[in-house]
Amino acid sequence: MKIFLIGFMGSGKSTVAGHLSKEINLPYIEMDQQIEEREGMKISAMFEQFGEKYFREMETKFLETLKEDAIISTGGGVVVKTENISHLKKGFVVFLDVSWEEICSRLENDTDRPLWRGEDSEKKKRYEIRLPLYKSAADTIIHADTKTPQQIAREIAGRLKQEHRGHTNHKE
Ligand SMILES: Nc1ncnc2c1ncn2[C@@H]1O[C@H](COP(=O)(O)OP(=O)(O)O)[C@@H](O)[C@H]1O
Ligand SMILES: O=C(O)C1=C[C@@H](OP(=O)(O)O)[C@@H](O)[C@H](O)C1
Ligand SMILES: [Mg+2]
Repeated sequence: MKIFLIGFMGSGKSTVAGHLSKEINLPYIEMDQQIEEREGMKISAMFEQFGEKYFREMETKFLETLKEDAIISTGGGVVVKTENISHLKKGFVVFLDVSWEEICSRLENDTDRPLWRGEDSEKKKRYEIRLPLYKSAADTIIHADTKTPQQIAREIAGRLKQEHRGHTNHKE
């Protein structure tokens, strides 16, 4: 089974993935890290040298070649390319829905993320454009503003159990 964690930068995908891995005893994969290892460079360098379009192609390549059953902590822009959605839908897609205010508070001092630079208005516009994309791709939505990573992991585990019961009941 593949479980994809989606959501905006700072929504907690990378953090929650490790907790969820322990909760349901399934390995987790950090998509950004896999791309950095395969390309032999940091994401910020990729953006600088080759631009966002190249990075988006690397995201699609990762999804196309992903074989393992795992929890996948995706990058916040994975929903930007429509063709990626069909790959996500092969798994169970969990949207970590975090408010703009909470994202800003968490990323206040962030300098790593290339797309977290520039004007606040531009960042907020990107957030607003992507919100419906996350919602339509999601099999389940976790309202994650005021919960700890552990609480979120437990909530996702509960949703997965419900989902599994649903399928099992359906077969019966
Ligand atoms: N549930 C949470 N509550 C508060 N802070 C969180 C939570 N989850 C993650 N964070 C913090 O938010 C920042 C971004 O988390 P990260 O897991 O890198 O998000 P993403 O992978 O979605 O960009 C980190 O500083 C992390 O410690
Ligand atoms: O939102 C985005 O477009 C991006 C989010 C980042 O991952 P996180 O969401 O884990 O920060 C990373 O993939 C890259 O900087 C682009
Ligand atoms: Mg991350």
